Amino acid sequence: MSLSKPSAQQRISTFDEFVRLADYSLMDTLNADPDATGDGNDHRARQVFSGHFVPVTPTPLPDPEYVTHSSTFFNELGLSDELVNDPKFCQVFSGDISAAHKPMRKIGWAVGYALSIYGTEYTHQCPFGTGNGYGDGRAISVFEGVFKGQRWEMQLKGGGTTPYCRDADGRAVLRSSVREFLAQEYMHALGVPTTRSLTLYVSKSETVARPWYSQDSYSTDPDIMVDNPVAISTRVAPSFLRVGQLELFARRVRGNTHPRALEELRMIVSHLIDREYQNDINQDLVFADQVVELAKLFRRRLTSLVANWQRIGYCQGNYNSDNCATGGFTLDYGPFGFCEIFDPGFQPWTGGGEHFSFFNQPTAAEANYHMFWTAVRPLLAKDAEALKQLDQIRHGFAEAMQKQIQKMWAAKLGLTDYHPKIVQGLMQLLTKSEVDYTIFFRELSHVPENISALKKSFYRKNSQQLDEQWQSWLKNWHDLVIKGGHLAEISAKMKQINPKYAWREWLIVPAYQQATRGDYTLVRELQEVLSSPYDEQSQRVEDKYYRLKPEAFFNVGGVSHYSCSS
Ligand SMILES: Nc1ncnc2c1ncn2[C@@H]1O[C@H](COP(=O)(O)OP(=O)(O)OP(=O)(O)O)[C@@H](O)[C@H]1O
Ligand SMILES: [Mg+2]
Repeated sequence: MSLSKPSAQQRISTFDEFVRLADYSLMDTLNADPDATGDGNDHRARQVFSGHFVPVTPTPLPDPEYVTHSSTFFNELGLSDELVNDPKFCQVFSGDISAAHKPMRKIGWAVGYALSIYGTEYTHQCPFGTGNGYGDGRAISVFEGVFKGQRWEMQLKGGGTTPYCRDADGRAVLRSSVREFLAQEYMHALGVPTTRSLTLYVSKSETVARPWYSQDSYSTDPDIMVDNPVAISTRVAPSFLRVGQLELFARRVRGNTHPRALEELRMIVSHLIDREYQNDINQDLVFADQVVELAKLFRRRLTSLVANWQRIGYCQGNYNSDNCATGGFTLDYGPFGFCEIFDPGFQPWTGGGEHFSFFNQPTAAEANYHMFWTAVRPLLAKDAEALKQLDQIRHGFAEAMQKQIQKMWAAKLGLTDYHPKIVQGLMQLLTKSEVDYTIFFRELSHVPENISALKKSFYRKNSQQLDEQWQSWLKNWHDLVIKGGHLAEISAKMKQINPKYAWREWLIVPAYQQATRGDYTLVRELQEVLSSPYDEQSQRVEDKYYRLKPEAFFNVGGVSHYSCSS
């Protein structure tokens, strides 16, 4: 019997059809850790000295239960929703890949990476103090394949321990998995590049304890240990290559730790170009020139990404180099949050500090870009001209970032050009008043002439003086907008840039709490609402979701801030 690949029109509805799309570029072109057991049963924390990946199998969830999948993303991949009814599909994506069959493999992989925080290299996070134990501790890729001409990697998060687990349990709890699952698809719906969500399963019998907050606690740090069911969410991306990963190989070159170090660095960078920049970089160019192109394109993607984050109120929270995807998309929804009351210093993660706060993300991104630049430099050591170009690209980061931010502000305000006075004036007023970031810009998208139209976005009544300042700013802005063309068109455009529906943590909390009790209604409702954030949606949805944060949730642990994200 010949196993032909399903045609473009056909939707894949069985696991047997699904596996036929398997195509393993990473495992087939990069180096496996020579010390790995090879059978995938390599689950204990240990040092990894060389190679690009460790073959490892996930640890299945006991008594798995289906929570949800992303219908939107299934559709993009050409998968039918029926696929989730196939027991073998459920088995694999809840962590038991023994059901895999050719051409899919019964083995997955985890990768090592290095860590830099805000441009400073760290090794002490690794239990061995060497950096050789740091990498995917609970993320295991299990599939790589080509769907409708596009290559995707599928990775289980919370799929059990790997050699990089640093003696932790390799698990993710349902709470963080629901958040990551919903956030990825919300980000995509907002038009912001991101890892995607495929499926979410929970165990009906295994729980792990994590530090968390008691009900209505105002504590900064968690004040109790809470048992939460373990879950596996599968996230999907063209690759999961991180800046920290390039750094790991570059550090090995610098330390001359083994004879293949420079070659392994070259291989991983070449693999990155292939996985993330194939359509943009001509791979017939000499390698040094490809690296220069890569630096240019990554800078463009990264600066645009961070401008988008500011546009929609997102704070990554922990923008280390190991959470910075070299494909230029959002990765690792752990300590993230979305700003409700506008605050440039917004940072929901208590461990994150000011340097990773909302408006400091351009600088944090530059620090990550700096580490990327440092990591690829050794590859150009013999090509002075290419090196010079690479250095110029690095030095142009701040200017490129600023341009993207200005472009974003102009678009957010419905203007054709950036007007520094308008934006600065607005920033001052937003900071002086207490304004809901999403509601404000959505109401502004109606292009009102009077400040009263914006009142529903204010948390407090303004003084008369402040109202007058607002009115004067609004008039100046309005005068500029009308110069730009047809108001109805400008308003429609602004509504495609300023979402109506925000991620409001106090509306997410009940969903994961309910899910913990086995009821997934709210999770699915949120999936629905957050999949069309720019649409008006029904009155019922508007009444429930287009609202200021209630007073009762201010400063509450687990809602307004959190210190544990796993
Ligand atoms: N429960 C756990 N067991 C094993 N390793 C863990 C666990 N929690 C976190 N880690 C590892 O600790 C490191 C830092 O954690 P962080 O919260 O940034 O990552 P994460 O959310 O697990 O991963 P990712 O960046 O893959 O989304 C990561 O390398 C991660 O794999
Ligand atoms: Mg991480």
